[in-house]
Amino acid sequence: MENRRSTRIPRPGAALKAAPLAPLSENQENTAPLPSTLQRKRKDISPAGKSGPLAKRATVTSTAAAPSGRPPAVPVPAEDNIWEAVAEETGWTLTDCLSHKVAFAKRADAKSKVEALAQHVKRLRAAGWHLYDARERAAMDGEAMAASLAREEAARKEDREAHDAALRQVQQQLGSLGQEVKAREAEVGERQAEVERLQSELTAARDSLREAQEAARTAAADSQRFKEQAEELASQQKALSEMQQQAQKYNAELQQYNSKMQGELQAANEALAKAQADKAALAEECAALKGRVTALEEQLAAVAATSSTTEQMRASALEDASRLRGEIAGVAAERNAMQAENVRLRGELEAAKREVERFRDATGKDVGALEAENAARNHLESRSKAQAELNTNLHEQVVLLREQKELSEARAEKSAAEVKKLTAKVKKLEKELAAAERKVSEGEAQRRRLHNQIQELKGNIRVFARVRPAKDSEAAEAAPGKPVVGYPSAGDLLGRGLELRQPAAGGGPKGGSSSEVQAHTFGFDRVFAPTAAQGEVFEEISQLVQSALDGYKVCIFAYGQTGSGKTHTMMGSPEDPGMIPRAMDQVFAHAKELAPQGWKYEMKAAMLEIYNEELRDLLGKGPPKDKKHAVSHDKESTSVSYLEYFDVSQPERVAALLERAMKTRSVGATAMNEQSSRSHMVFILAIEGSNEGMGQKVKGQLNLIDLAGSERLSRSAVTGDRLKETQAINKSLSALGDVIAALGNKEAHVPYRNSKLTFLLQNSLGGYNSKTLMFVNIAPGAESAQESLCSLRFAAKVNACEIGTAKRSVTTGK
Ligand SMILES: Nc1ncnc2c1ncn2[C@@H]1O[C@H](COP(=O)(O)OP(=O)(O)OP(=O)(O)O)[C@@H](O)[C@H]1O
Repeated sequence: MENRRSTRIPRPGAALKAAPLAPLSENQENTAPLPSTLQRKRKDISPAGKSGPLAKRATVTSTAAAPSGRPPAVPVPAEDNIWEAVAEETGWTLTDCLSHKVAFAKRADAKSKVEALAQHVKRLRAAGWHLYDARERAAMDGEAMAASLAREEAARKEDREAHDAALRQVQQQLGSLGQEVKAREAEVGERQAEVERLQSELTAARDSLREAQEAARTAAADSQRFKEQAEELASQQKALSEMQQQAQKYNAELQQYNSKMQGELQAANEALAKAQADKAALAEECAALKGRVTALEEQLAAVAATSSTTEQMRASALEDASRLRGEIAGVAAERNAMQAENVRLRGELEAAKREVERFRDATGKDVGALEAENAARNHLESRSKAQAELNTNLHEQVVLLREQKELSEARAEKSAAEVKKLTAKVKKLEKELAAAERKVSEGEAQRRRLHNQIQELKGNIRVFARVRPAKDSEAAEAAPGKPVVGYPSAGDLLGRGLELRQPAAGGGPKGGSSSEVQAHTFGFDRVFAPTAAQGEVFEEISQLVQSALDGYKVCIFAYGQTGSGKTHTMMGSPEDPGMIPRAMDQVFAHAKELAPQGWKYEMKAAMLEIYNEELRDLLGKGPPKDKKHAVSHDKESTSVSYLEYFDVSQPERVAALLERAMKTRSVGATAMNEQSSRSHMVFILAIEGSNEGMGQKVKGQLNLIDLAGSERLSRSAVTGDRLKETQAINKSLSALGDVIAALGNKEAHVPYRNSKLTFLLQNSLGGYNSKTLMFVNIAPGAESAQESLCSLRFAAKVNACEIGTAKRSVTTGK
């Protein structure tokens, strides 16, 4: 029977429809109702049933023949032999009657003794008849029951055959679905490899784009710097050119003035030289004439001194004298002429001097001034020379600057060409980047589609089993050499199968030496042995976690008896974090990966616990006095009044929040666990993503739940408040089972309101965009085998449920 139910029950879930989920408390397990038909039968054959058909028949038909094979007919008792009358009269039970000893009074006479004895004999006969009648009824009922059981067995056989046929068909379907899933997974793998390749290409392209942009930026900065230098040089050059022009103009003016002055000076010098030469010639002539006059006067004096000596000589001297006089007159005339000439020359000299004076007046300068002019001219010339030198220097500088400018322009041109080239390269890379990003987006969209197809094929509710390592105090063997938990590897149970071995009644390691065990095999979506690390477990749920970013409501909860490892699985420890911290890390990492594609995410987290059917905020202040948290739903979302949400856009905040929540959560010690969680803890991460480029908005939610441990009241032996606590836990877990069963059976009414837990998770469990995963945690000890069996049966039923096809919550358009 277990073997048949344990293999994965087909999605159409015919079996499930027939049987609502069994509640998990021992009470319910121990008081399993009989089939209604049997209950009815039991009522009919009640020995005390006064109105039973046989009783009636017995009073009416006094001589009914016994059916063949029965004891011979017995006389029908008289009316007063009827036991009911006796019982009514005496108030005795049959045993009272049979064990009654007749006692007589000391002085009783024989008659009264006989009457008393007769009375008792009558009562004994009535009892005898009653017993006979009961035996008859029991025989008939036994036959009827046997026939009914045979009918039921036949019907059950038919059911079983039909079910086996359906199972075979479903197994075939499962086989082909499995292949399809494998093919899809392979396709997803390829796509992911493609996406990874594209992403690495994208990264490389981005790197080279960054480098190119860096180079372009440097080149542009250089170019800008050169341009600025060139502009500065150009303005310097312009100023210098202007200065040079002014200097040249001034120089030309000076040169003009200089040459004019030189011309005038030369003319004056020439006139002066001529006048001085004339003056010198006149002075020489004058001196020569004076010498001749002196020589003649000396000759005259010599002649006059010698008069006595010869008249002839005197005559001749007179003749000579007259001739000399003539000559002197001639010389005097000549001298006069020369004097006149001299006067004239003097006049001319005076005129020349006057001319010079006039010239001086005209020029306003005398010779000294001319010399000063000359000196000034020389100074000007030297300045002009210096200016010319400066000009030359400036010219050289200008040439240098021109060269520099040309160099800068050439470099700027080169840089501009490089910038142009780089811009073209950047544009090309941007195009490639855009194409790569488009491809990545397409790849991402396809990944989402395929991922969700796979999820749909796998069903929106999935079950993973996880067995924790055995503790020293636990007996991990059901019988010598037979561990309590085994992992079948045959067929498709590899990695998915779990066999629970229970010691047979009276046997087992603590119950005696028997090696008899009872084995129950189950199949789930995945089974994790004690050696499985947290990371390995998370890998299996990571895709589901990712769905929350794609706009789904994802609900992951851990179910199992107290101490089976739920908190370890969901929360873990700082050294070995569980699913909640890992899910947060993945959500943040994936949000970061999607950022280059234009996705922006806002994330808010809240944590609450449900303790004794009351909600409590584990992070916030809680409601004001006299108020309580209340859960309400609209079409898509659930809200809890007074529940505080915290912004967790910074991943570092999450660890602190989780730590705070764990400190606030209600815990206590149970017989099975020192630190037992006495409440259901719900971690809610609300995610809102938007992509302006694509005009899309998504709204997802991640609910991660560490349920309180189920526990058998008899085993935990609790009383008082702890009993109330345990009853509340069991009641809400049972309500969770009912909700999942109703969803699986597609019932019109789903009893969400039966517990706070199911009411809170209404949208996440049965919403149109929800995906659910359940961990069933198992303790491997032989002492826990019975609870483990209950948990596994519950999980197998959950696994058989099919809850719609989830749709993600996306809005498009701006
Ligand atoms: N996979 C595992 N590897 C190592 N230790 C584990 C594992 N699972 C559980 N444990 C240890 O077992 C003990 C009980 O586990 P845990 O508290 O998680 O159980 P629980 O199901 O949450 O119990 P409760 O319902 O009472 O809160 C803890 O000490 C935990 O560290």
